[in-house]
Amino acid sequence: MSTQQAYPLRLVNVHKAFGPRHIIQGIHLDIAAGEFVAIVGRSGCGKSTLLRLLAQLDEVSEGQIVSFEHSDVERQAATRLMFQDARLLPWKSVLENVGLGLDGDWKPRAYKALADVGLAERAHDWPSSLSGGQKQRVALARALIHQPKVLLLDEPLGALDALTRLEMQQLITKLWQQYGFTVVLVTHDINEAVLTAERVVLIEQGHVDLDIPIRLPYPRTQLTEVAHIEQRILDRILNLPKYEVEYAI
Ligand SMILES: Nc1ncnc2c1ncn2[C@@H]1O[C@H](COP(=O)(O)OP(=O)(O)OP(=O)(O)O)[C@@H](O)[C@H]1O
Repeated sequence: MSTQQAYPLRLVNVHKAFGPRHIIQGIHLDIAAGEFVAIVGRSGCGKSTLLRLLAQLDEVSEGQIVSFEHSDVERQAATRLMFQDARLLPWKSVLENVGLGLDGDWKPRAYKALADVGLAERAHDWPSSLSGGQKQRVALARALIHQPKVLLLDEPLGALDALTRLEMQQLITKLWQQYGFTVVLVTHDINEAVLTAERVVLIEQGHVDLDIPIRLPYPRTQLTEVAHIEQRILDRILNLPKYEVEYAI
């Protein structure tokens, strides 16, 4: 699998309404080629909606999403999505799930994708024999085999236990560094956002409320810096800027 050239995405005054409900209300966001961006925010703030717009599964109500080097069709082909649920076909082997929909000599590529996620030895097993974390690795391999330029992750680790989650976070950042694709990760977990992303974007009331670069080396662990950034984002979500708390005392 060769390193793919990533490409940038630009959201220009993007709005999304469902009937009278205006969920996304004028988002401006530039995502650079090869960047790892995490989107966080309260439940229901529109994170998944934003990801669906990026994936072209839904249309913007106003504004536009521009990708500089590709048509909509090419952009769709270069983009892969991963969800909380691995969505594997139970009647197909792990290898067949990875190569789903591919023609020709796909098997060597499927083995390579499985090796990339550390599951080569499970190629001929059934999905039902895998743990939740292993199923998510297969879902990741199923995305990687297409050599995506953009990987959109909608809370993919939400159902995993803490240790498996940490391992998956490290695997995703390792593969991102290795292949250079762009990652947009939607997560409830601010710690996960700060541990993985180069930039954390907080959505509040349909807008970008905070957009902060995380300039920490990888692999990241529970460093004091991580805790500080996490606290800053949480304070913002809870509308508790430090000075207000201090004045209140
Ligand atoms: N197809 C739809 N039709 C109507 N309303 C929708 C539709 N999709 C999403 N919504 C609404 O838009 C709002 C934002 O939903 P979305 O799933 O994007 O939020 P989220 O931030 O990802 O939430 P969570 O963190 O709980 O997953 C919610 O109130 C939801 O009910």
